[in-house]
Amino acid sequence: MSDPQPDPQPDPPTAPGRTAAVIPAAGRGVRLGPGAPKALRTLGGVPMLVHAVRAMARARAVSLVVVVAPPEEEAVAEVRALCAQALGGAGTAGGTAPGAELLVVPGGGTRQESVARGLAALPADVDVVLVHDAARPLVPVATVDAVAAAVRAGAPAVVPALPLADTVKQIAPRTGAQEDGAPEPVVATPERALLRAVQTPQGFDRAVLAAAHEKIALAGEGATDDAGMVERLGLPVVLVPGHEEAFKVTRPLDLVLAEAVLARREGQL
Ligand SMILES: Nc1ccn([C@@H]2O[C@H](COP(=O)(O)OP(=O)(O)OP(=O)(O)O)[C@@H](O)[C@H]2O)c(=O)n1
Ligand SMILES: C[C@](O)(CO)[C@H](O)COP(=O)(O)O
Repeated sequence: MSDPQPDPQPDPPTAPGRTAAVIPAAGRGVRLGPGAPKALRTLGGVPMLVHAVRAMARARAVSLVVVVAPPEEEAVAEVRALCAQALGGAGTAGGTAPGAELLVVPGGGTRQESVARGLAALPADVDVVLVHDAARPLVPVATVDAVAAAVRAGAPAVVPALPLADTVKQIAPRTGAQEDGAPEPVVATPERALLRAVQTPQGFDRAVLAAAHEKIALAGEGATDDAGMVERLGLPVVLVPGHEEAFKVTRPLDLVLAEAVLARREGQL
């Protein structure tokens, strides 16, 4: 009689991959007014991008930061030097950041293209991706960790979000004849309690985000956020609580607020 065959062994558990943060930082900052590319403008004497890189690198989960720089050769070199110094913790305001690996790649003409270039640079062992605007320099580390943890817990796409302070009106699409500043007809008032304002970092299972960027063609100025692209594939997106300090620096008044938040953090207010 032959020996009984041993039960087939289950596959050994595969080690989880790494979490990377992709930081699109190639925007011009037109709404902020004339000056350097927005990511290189300073807050508390430190470029906005450096604050954003540190916030990502301080998160427990993040071991790789991919910065998508303004595409000009000099800008890529400047961004690489600034970020390398920030990750080495070289004594600039805001303290040191733990070492995370750094990659810097040139960006594209829209946010969608810039994020796609960041994704294309990711090494094979990354399985969770956080996409974070350089223009949200003051995001608390706890928000970054919460987003990463929700993806690790199984959600394919996770977005930090806050309820709205203002009521929102929907207007009719603009006609060519409409002049700037002319009264705009209102067509609806969506129920505010059912609306959320979304922030970054948005967290994704890498394969899901890659599929969204492969399948959603660039149209016009491109998608305004990555989670919206995932929704268009019919895949689930969930929200977790965002944070007031994760606001986007878009207009000049946002810079005033950001300086005040930073000063309060540093005990000056
Ligand atoms: N071609 C682009 C456009 C935007 N972004 C990045 O996407 C984030 C969100 O964009 P936004 O705040 O709108 O920045 P800008 O495009 O720079 O702003 P504006 O529209 O006022 O020019 C920013 O970190 C910005 O650097 C990017 O990487 N590449
Ligand atoms: C991704 C984003 O920050 C979520 O609020 C936002 O959509 C970026 O949009 P922008 O047009 O680049 O400001």
